[in-house]
Parts: sequence; C-alpha cells; structure tokens
Amino acid sequence: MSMPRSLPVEPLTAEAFAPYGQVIECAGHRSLPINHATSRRFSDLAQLETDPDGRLALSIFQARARQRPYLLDTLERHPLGSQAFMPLNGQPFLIVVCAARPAPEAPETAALKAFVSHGKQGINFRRGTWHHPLLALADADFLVADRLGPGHNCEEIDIAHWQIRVDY
Ligand SMILES: NC(=O)N[C@@H](O)C(=O)O
Ligand code: NI
Repeated sequence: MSMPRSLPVEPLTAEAFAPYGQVIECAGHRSLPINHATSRRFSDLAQLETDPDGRLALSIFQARARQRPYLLDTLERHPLGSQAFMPLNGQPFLIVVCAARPAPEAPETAALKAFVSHGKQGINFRRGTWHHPLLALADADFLVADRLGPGHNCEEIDIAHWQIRVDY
C-alpha cells in the first residue's frame, strides 16, 4: 500500500488565492463608519456569481472537525455559481483547490494547493473552481452563500485513491 503523499499548507492571502476566488476578510480593505459610527462597513468583499436560472442563497453548515490525517477524498466544482464560506465562530479551516480538472488516474499532475484560514477569514470559490468539500479543523458553523436552482451544479471526482494528506 503506497504511503500518502503530503500536501503542504500555505497561509491564506488574497494574492495567493486570487486564481481561485476571493478571501473574505476585513484586513487590507477600506471601511466606512455607519450607524452613527457604531459599526464599520467593509463592502463588496467577494464576487458572488450565479447563472440566470439560479438564485443566490444563504445557508449555514454545521461542520464537524475533520480528524488527522487530513486525507483528501473528493474534488468538486460548481459550474453554475460561486460558493462562499465564512466561519461564524472564528475557527480555522483548511481550503484545498485544484487549478484544473484533475485526471483521476494521475494525481502527480493535479495542480493542488492547500491553504489554512486563521478563522477570521472566509473564502469565495469562483464559479467552476475545483475544490475539496469543506475541511473544518474544529466543530464550527459556517455561513455559506452559493447558487440554488435548476440544473446540475455539483460535479465530483473521487480522489480517495490518490492517498493525499494535507500536512497540518
Ligand atoms: N455539498 C455542499 O453543499 N458543499 C460542498 O459544495 C462544499 O464545498 O463543501
Ligand atoms: Ni463546494
């Protein structure tokens, strides 16, 4: 049985994540005082996308912590809309993306990248971005904004046989 390959984790930054979508965070963004300066508004932090037949919806995922070793099992994409995750409890989570459709039998060719959010950062996957389903590092709730509507909006590839572990 082959040993799992390990995928290094890099810190989540807007620049590094730009090919895959946006990082949702206050740091580095301008804000405006609102409500008699009792709040500050950080506007337009992610580009939410849907096809004309769909609609954008807000949901909550109650995620259970993944257990080590963090073995990857699936890559998926949503061709009809974007998908955003924002931790509601400030809990860190892992984000795994792939630059293009992977060849199921050739893991070494997959352009995989792993990031870690320190918990005050969310992400928005651009429409059609290949990614691993949510990888929570602690039991946590996530606010999710994605596309609901007719049609098939989740294409999945089983990659468990790749035996790839995220090193975190
Ligand atoms: N299945 C589902 O709604 N969530 C996945 O798309 C995910 O990226 O976690
Ligand atoms: Ni998804």
